[in-house]
Amino acid sequence: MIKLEHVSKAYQAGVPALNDVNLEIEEGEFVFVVGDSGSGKSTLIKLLLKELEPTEGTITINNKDLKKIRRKQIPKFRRNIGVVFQDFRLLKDRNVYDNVAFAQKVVGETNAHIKKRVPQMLSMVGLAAKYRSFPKQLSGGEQQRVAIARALVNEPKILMADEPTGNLDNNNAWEIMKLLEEINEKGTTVVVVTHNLEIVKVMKKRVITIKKGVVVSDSKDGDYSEN
Ligand SMILES: Nc1ncnc2c1ncn2[C@@H]1O[C@H](COP(=O)(O)OP(=O)(O)OP(=O)(O)O)[C@@H](O)[C@H]1O
Repeated sequence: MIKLEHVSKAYQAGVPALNDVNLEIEEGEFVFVVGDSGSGKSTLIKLLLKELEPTEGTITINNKDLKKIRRKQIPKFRRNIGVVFQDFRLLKDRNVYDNVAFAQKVVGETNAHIKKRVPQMLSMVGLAAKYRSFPKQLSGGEQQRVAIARALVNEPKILMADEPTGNLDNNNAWEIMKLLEEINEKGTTVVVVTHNLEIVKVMKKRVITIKKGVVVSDSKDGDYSEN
């Protein structure tokens, strides 16, 4: 489903942020990506979203070579990938319902579909009762749930989360990770960049460790490279 072949990215000549990365993620997998600050994790996510172009190598998602996607086709390509970030990135002047509905409006869904779909998504993330609240009236964990509902409302095959628990306390972090696990169990491929090694250890999923732009370990069952 996601394949990187000899992928390198250098922002400046000679200093690769990613260096000859080879990876394959199958449909339905749950994968953690870990590594020190500056190791290249966010660069990897940006390459997968085609926000950046690799300096070398080939990235294939759903059998499509990202190099061959034209600028005009990028919005359609990104519909296949939901994304959540550490800082939630909700629209502050819109309520919970409208934040999720907005993602459907921009892709041209009908009002009838939106009215049916948004409450389903809010129930899935446990926020059905708060659909009228504004982001500032919600806890960090609740805001991240809204962001997850928004990321999934158009039914992408892949969900990418870049430090989704970075702004949350331990309880909320666990709840968000459990929610991501449930989403994965329903069939979505989930890729999570995180610093939270405690959670990574306990969840026993595949873990890809990046160090200075190089994949230094790729293991099952929650093992990661410490150095
Ligand atoms: N826009 C940019 N221009 C130049 N260098 C950059 C740019 N973005 C990232 N880098 C460099 O590329 C390397 C990898 O950065 P990246 O943000 O991918 O790391 P990260 O693993 O996501 O770090 P963190 O955990 O702190 O978010 C770092 O050395 C960083 O300084």
